Amino acid sequence: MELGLVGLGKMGGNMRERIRRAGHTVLGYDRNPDLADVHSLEELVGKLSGPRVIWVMVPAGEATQTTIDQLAELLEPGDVVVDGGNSRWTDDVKHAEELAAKGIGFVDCGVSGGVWGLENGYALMYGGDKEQVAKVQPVFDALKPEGDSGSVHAGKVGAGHFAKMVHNGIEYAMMQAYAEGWELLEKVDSVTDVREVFRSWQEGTVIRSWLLDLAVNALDEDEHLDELRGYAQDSGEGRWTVEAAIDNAVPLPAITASLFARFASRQEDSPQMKMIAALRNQFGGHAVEKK
Ligand SMILES: NC(=O)c1ccc[n+]([C@@H]2O[C@H](COP(=O)([O-])OP(=O)(O)OC[C@H]3O[C@@H](n4cnc5c(N)ncnc54)[C@H](O)[C@@H]3O)[C@@H](O)[C@H]2O)c1
Ligand SMILES: O=C(O)[C@H](O)[C@@H](O)[C@H](O)[C@H](O)COP(=O)(O)O
Repeated sequence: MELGLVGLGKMGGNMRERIRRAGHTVLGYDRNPDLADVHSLEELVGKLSGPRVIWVMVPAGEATQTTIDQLAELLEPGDVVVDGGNSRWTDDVKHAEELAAKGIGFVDCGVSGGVWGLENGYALMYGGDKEQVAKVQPVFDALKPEGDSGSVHAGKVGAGHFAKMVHNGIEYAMMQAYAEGWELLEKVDSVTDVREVFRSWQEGTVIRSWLLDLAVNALDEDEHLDELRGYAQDSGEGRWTVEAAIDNAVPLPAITASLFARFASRQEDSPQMKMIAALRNQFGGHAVEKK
């Protein structure tokens, strides 16, 4: 089949390659002309025969919104748009309604696998009507990992990104747990080779996982992570998971703590710990450290 792919960065570029390897035709557009097969969205839409399938793989938020707005003007009834970026699931309903007003279908798809997806395949969680999903199925089949699992029609529009959001919340908490265990092992004198402890855990243990494998890769590159600053960004999924937990009154202590740990990582000094130090000093005369 033919696919139009918008956004050819770390994800879209490799996805184009994987879909082509499966024998499909992919035309890619990116605002960076060095990456693109065509020079504009208009050209992309014009070169595809209908019913068209257009996969959007650009940053969530404004870039995705602008692209969907433009596609709503360019596409025809019967075409379908897939949003494969890490969009907030609440945006999906809005995008589906905007496109449905023009007779254009919409499928939201959470994609996992990062830069390893070209070789390993991409895990896919999608939401939307069966009729729209069916139009995209050959692309899902090309992208997904080999084997029976790794892709799911999670439910109606928004369900794909909701599932991906929860996946990323779990990702935050798992990474935090490995990171805390690593710091404690590094702290004590009795453990002399932390990297080898991590490596040994890759086989036979209850906590073996791909994230653990990646931790071992990172320690092989930089045994004590001396080259890195302890600073971690977040791109939204963790926050949305915590917001959804609040909306549904579901307790998520581990995921919430792992999100807040990232916020703490961005502070040179802790304003709240200054207050705690000041209060301990006020009520108990406990010593404080001054700048
Ligand atoms: N990197 C990952 O591990 C990963 C995994 C799953 C999902 N995602 C999601 O996939 C999407 C893409 O991520 P990425 O890592 O490839 O980002 P990236 O920054 O590497 O690539 C984004 C590409 O989109 C292009 N672009 C931006 N705005 C555009 C526009 N209006 N029109 C056309 N092209 C535009 C940029 O030029 C760039 O090439 C994001 O929504 C991201 O959250 C990323
Ligand atoms: O499953 C995946 O492939 C990752 O989760 C992927 O989606 C990406 O690396 C996150 O966007 C990072 O998210 P943070 O920037 O919030 O850590």
